[in-house]
Amino acid sequence: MSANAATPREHLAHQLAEAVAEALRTDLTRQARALLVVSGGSTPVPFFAALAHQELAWDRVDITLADERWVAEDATDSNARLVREHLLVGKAQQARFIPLTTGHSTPEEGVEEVAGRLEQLTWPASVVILGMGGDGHTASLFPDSRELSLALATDATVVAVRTPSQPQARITLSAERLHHALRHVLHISGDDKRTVLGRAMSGDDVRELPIRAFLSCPLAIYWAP
Ligand SMILES: O=C1O[C@H](COP(=O)(O)O)[C@@H](O)[C@H](O)[C@H]1O
Repeated sequence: MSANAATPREHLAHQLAEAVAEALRTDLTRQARALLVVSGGSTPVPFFAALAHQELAWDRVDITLADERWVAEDATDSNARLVREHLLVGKAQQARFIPLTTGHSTPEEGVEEVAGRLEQLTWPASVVILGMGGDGHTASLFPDSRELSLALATDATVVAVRTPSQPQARITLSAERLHHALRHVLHISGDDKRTVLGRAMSGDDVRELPIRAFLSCPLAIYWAP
């Protein structure tokens, strides 16, 4: 591989960016606005960078998150900050971003306001892009979240979650709301996550590996080593 050649993860990120951009373009031919739901964490960074430079009517695109830590928007672990720094740049800076946090001190106090914001958007979303952790969580549907059963079953748009394995309180789109999309993508990398996904595919206990709630969406899997 030459010094300038893309890594497999960068190559995958470009393929995903092209597919998502094409999906948005298609939906924008028949509707005034289109909604893109993205995940946070480290995996999406090269995808955001590639998507930000795609040619499309970004001024008619709304972008929100699958989940968020209840932290200030400028905190280093804020998913909103990640989106602002890596996706809302280049051509994509014309998109409208809808964050999942408010000025309230807890997500329980903020859920109603966030739900109100999200209800204004164009559902079904054009694309929901999920990530996955090594524990099989997706969005903030963690195996040890106290509110996991609620988040899997409720028809509410968002749920405040407290998770013993995680340092911060979080807010997550509910499983039902995450299902409300025309296309679903799982974007992951590394052998460890491939192994977790294999386990998820060979069982059915959603509480053990919450990603199982989305395996039959259908789900397009974008994986690189
Ligand atoms: O906590 C989170 O983790 C997952 C996976 O993140 P990654 O760093 O392993 O890519 C992510 O999908 C989710 O949005 C985020 O809040």
